[in-house]
Amino acid sequence: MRRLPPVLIEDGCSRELLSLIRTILAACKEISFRVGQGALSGVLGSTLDENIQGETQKKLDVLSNQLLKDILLESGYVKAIASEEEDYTVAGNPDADYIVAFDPLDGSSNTDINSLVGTIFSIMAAPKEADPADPAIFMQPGHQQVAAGYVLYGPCTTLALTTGKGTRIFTLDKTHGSFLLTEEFAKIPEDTQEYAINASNQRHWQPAMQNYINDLQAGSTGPRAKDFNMRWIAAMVGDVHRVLCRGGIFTYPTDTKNPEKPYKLRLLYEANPMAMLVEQAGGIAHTGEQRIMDIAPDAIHQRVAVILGSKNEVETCLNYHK
Ligand SMILES: O=P(O)(O)OC[C@H]1O[C@](O)(COP(=O)(O)O)[C@@H](O)[C@@H]1O
Ligand SMILES: [Mg+2]
Ligand SMILES: [Mg+2]
Repeated sequence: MRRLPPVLIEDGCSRELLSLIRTILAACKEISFRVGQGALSGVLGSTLDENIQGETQKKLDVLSNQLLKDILLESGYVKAIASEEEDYTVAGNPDADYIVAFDPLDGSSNTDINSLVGTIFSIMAAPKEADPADPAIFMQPGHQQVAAGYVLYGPCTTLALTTGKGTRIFTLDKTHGSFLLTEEFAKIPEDTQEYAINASNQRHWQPAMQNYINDLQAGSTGPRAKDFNMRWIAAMVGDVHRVLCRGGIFTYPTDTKNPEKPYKLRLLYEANPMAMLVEQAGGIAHTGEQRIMDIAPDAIHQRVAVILGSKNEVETCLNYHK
């Protein structure tokens, strides 16, 4: 099985970008180990702190964030970082060519129940003369990402990664700590009979999403004339991995549950990197109004609606929104 570096070089990845990606993965290997130790490593449970988004931080959120932040800033490969667990961006090496936005631990509500969690990252070019402390350097649309990926900490540790030449899947060989290529190119089937949404929010959705989901649930007795199955892992990294592996539609739509927060998922370090991975695997990633990677960000922790997955099924869902 082929190791990550030669595969990325083959995909035209520069030595520097490869070094940056390997730096991120070094931290993810440590997170994988800590997650795997569970209660034995004292990392379960919550802290008493909240992040800027008003979410109580899990100990693993804080630990994963610290591991990634330290290794990236010490590496000298980043001009600045943005993280779900950092209220503001953090300046790095002013001469570096890249900036990284990351969700150090996705699926935090799963940490204490031994369920799927992951790390999501988005790499963009750093504007040359810009001040590393200026958060505006992160206000780039997703189609400007130079690389995106996630590491899923499950029964095995898997990496989905793209540098714009297709989406590759690697598995961590824990015997010697290397990521080995296990899926040459992920290809999302265009059609599916599997959907993922948090159905407990149904009464808060817009009518278009209500109608779309009602017709899925009506199955072969309804206008879709086929049965659909539902899955919800409550970790975007897990639900998107399933979509990359066997297709499906994953959505966290806008809702009226909390008028101040009509969206759940964050653009810079959840929606954009997942959108690049999905599009590079032949799928679609949309908000219901526009392609996710065309959005011009205006805030570090900005949230958006997400509808992504199998091309024909997402298009059908979007037709309900027209
Ligand atoms: O609690 P809900 O409504 O099921 O939301 C689950 C969603 O929230 C998230 O856990 C948010 O991400 P974080 O865990 O990184 O905050 C997503 O991974 C997941 O898709
Ligand atoms: Mg997340
Ligand atoms: Mg998180």
